[in-house]
Amino acid sequence: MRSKIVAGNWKMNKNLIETEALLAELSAKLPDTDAEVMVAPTFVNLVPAVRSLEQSIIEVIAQNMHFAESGAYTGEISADMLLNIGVDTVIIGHSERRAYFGETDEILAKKVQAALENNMRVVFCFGEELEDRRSENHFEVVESQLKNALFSLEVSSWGKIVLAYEPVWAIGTGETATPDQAQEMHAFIRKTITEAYDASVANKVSILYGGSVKPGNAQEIFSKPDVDGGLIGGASLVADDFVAIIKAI
Ligand SMILES: O=C[C@H](O)COP(=O)(O)O
Repeated sequence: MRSKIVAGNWKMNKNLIETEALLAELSAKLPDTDAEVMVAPTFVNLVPAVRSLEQSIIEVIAQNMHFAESGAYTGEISADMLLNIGVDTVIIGHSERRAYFGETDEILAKKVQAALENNMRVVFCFGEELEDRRSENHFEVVESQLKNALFSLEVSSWGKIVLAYEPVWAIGTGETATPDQAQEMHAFIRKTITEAYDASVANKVSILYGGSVKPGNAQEIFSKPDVDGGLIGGASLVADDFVAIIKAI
């Protein structure tokens, strides 16, 4: 059975005081759940977040990391630095990293490799832009993103991979893929992995949907058979909304 996962990506939001307040509210309101719950605060707030969630089921994860072990990479963070503070899951390939920081499939493949070499878990994000969908190229785009970054991995590495399909046109726009569009793409992703590997790899990997998931639409999206949870942006910044989304899974 695949893990159900609800992950909150806080992006560049919440200073230290706000981070502590949101974590305290989340901890107090967290419902009983079989799902894995993750939050990704900004780098400078990872240590206090890990400390404040020591007794909690909520896992603190990172939004990004560099592929090098160490060295002259001003402003960057390595896998070892994350592991050393108790963070062993990292988001890689978010569309904002691709769009604003020039992260190509080649760079992302190196980041995934570095995370796996350090025995970290990866939440790998990918998804098409609006023009890809308009020109009905979305399946090809998604297939090539997966192939370029992940399909040279050993079968054994897939146990450390979580996928997050995020159509770029649905991120922060209030426009979501319909539950049927999400299901259609998630089923396509599983079929693509089956063809590249086999059904047992494809059926074990959790595939999250991301893009304007809110309390009002979460349940219907999560009810789809190939949707194993969500990567939540804006709604994860409001405790009541994030809690409602966790309850929806
Ligand atoms: O990482 C999260 C996604 O970018 C979704 O963001 P959003 O829920 O604000 O659309």
